Amino acid sequence: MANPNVVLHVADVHKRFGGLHALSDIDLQIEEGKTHAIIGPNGAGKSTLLNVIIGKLAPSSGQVVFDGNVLTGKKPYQINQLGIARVFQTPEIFADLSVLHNVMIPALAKRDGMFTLNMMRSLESETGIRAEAEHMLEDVGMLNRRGMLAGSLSRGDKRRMELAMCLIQHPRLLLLDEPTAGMSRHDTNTTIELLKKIKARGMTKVIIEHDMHVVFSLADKISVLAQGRIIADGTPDQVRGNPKVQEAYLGGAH
Ligand SMILES: Nc1ncnc2c1ncn2[C@@H]1O[C@H](COP(=O)(O)OP(=O)(O)OP(=O)(O)O)[C@@H](O)[C@H]1O
Repeated sequence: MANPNVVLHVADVHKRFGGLHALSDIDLQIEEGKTHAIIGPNGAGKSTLLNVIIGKLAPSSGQVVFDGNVLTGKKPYQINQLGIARVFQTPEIFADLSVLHNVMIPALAKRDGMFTLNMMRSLESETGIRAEAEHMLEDVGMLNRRGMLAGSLSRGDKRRMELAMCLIQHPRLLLLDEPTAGMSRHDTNTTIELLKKIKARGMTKVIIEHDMHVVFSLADKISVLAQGRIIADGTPDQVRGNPKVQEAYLGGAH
């Protein structure tokens, strides 16, 4: 019987690039309110899987269902409108706009259905969204940087700003692609605390991450990909103790 707590179901997904099977037989169920990590060695298929979920890549077969809606065949912005937001490995920001305006834009785009140039003109008059953006910046510890140009921020701050850009959309599902990539240990720990805070509010998250400290600090469930297949999934303890995983990925280090 279908699990009523499942909010995202990747059902029997395959993805081929020519002769390469980047994803095979992927069946993944993400439960509401949980943080689900996807780990695996380089080239395992993690980014491909994320791109299939967000509609950047079409699966060769299978489908993705979110909250009763079949996502497969929909455009990335339509999937975003259904309540899925994502934080990229390399933040996608407006470098020449202030931090505050960067955070306001996704809220305007969500409200108005798409991004338009008129939005740029109306940024100053949108006092409600401005107040909300300031609240989100406070949440991620960046209110004092609201007037800075986004392009001048450090890498860690760009990623925090991007998180605020996602949170202001109030997504039901947040996808994080290596949220701590390139961060110092201090910034990584700050980000872990921030993600724990978001989790406490019940937001469902899928996180792709290489840093095992991050994964084991945050995940309720872990799926391990290797050569395009899920070779193990379970709680962090189950995965940690799985000899197949140690062989394929962790190298016995944990
Ligand atoms: N657009 C593409 N065209 C052809 N092959 C691709 C394409 N995108 C990914 N691949 C291949 O698919 C496989 C899975 O790649 P993917 O980037 O999903 O792995 P990954 O687990 O995210 O790796 P990493 O941890 O290094 O980012 C790799 O062999 C990769 O070379």
